Amino acid sequence: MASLADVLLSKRVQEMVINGEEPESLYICRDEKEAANGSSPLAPIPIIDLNLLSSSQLTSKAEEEKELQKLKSALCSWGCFQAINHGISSCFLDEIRQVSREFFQQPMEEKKKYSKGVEEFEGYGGDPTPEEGQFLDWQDRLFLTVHPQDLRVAKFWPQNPKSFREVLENYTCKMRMVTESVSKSMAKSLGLEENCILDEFGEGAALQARFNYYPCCRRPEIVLGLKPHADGTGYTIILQDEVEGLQILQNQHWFTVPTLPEALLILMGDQMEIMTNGIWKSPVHRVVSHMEKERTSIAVFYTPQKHKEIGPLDGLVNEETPPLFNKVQDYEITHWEYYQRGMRALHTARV
Ligand SMILES: O=C(O)CCC(=O)C(=O)O
Ligand SMILES: [Fe+2]
Repeated sequence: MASLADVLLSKRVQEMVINGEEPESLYICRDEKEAANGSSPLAPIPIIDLNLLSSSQLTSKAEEEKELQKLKSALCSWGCFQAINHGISSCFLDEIRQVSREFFQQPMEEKKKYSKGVEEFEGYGGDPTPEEGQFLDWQDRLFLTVHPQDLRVAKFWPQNPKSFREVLENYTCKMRMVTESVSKSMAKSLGLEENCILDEFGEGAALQARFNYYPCCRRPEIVLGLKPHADGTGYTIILQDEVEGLQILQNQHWFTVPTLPEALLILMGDQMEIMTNGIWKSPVHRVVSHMEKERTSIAVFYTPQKHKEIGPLDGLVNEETPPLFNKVQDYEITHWEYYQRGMRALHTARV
């Protein structure tokens, strides 16, 4: 049997679909019974109006306080929320969705100009090879570091579609604004000084964009677009298209995340669970495939500055609530080592 790396190198999932192939065994990760085991109801994930939380707006204190409470409780129960009025126009969200879709619609030889090595993150392809015994995801993706600028690898930034680079550059600026306002609001909702989360991430906090393309699949019930995982980030900002597929695990049940065209889903990663001393959980999520519908999403990973030590925030630990986590550094590396074995890494940070 071919190795995982050989399969990843030989062709993209999109090519298998174009060739009308059935998923090969290394992609088969569940049996039909699991898929048939009831539908996944829509998750009632709270919608937070960031406009009500922005200091430049003439919102009454009472209104702001109410929205902050809603934000806090969304993160306590779901580990994520849908952000609206985030300052990015619907028209621009459609534009980045469109260039992303156009990138994947191009002929394979065009996309392969940006191919990554099997063990690398950056570039076009599948995830780096997992350990033997793990399964492959029914998806192709393009992964690019977008901030800080000196960490960008220009050769992986597509030249086609023509507007791709400019749109991504613009989206990066918007993501920096969103992380600033969301981090401040999250701190305030916990009764902390508004800059404390931003300071914990550090001036050189990184943003990485992952353009996910989930082709349709003849046998959607036996594959997954993305296997169950929690993110190793601080937090992740997800832009979905109109096709459902992302699911969140709660009380051992999968719930489907609704698609809202104007919203950004802000989802906690393990490092926010550490910073909040476990008050907010980093939710386990996965993506299912469809027989006839393809799906795209853009996930932007927001991660503390390289080599910066992070840990439970000062304002959240005291004698009554002692730290549950140790300080960690470059946690995403440990997270990745476990991810490749199909495991979570959070326990490695526990006291
Ligand atoms: O496609 C999605 O909606 C989620 C993607 C995701 O979870 C990830 O890229 O880590
Ligand atoms: Fe994720």
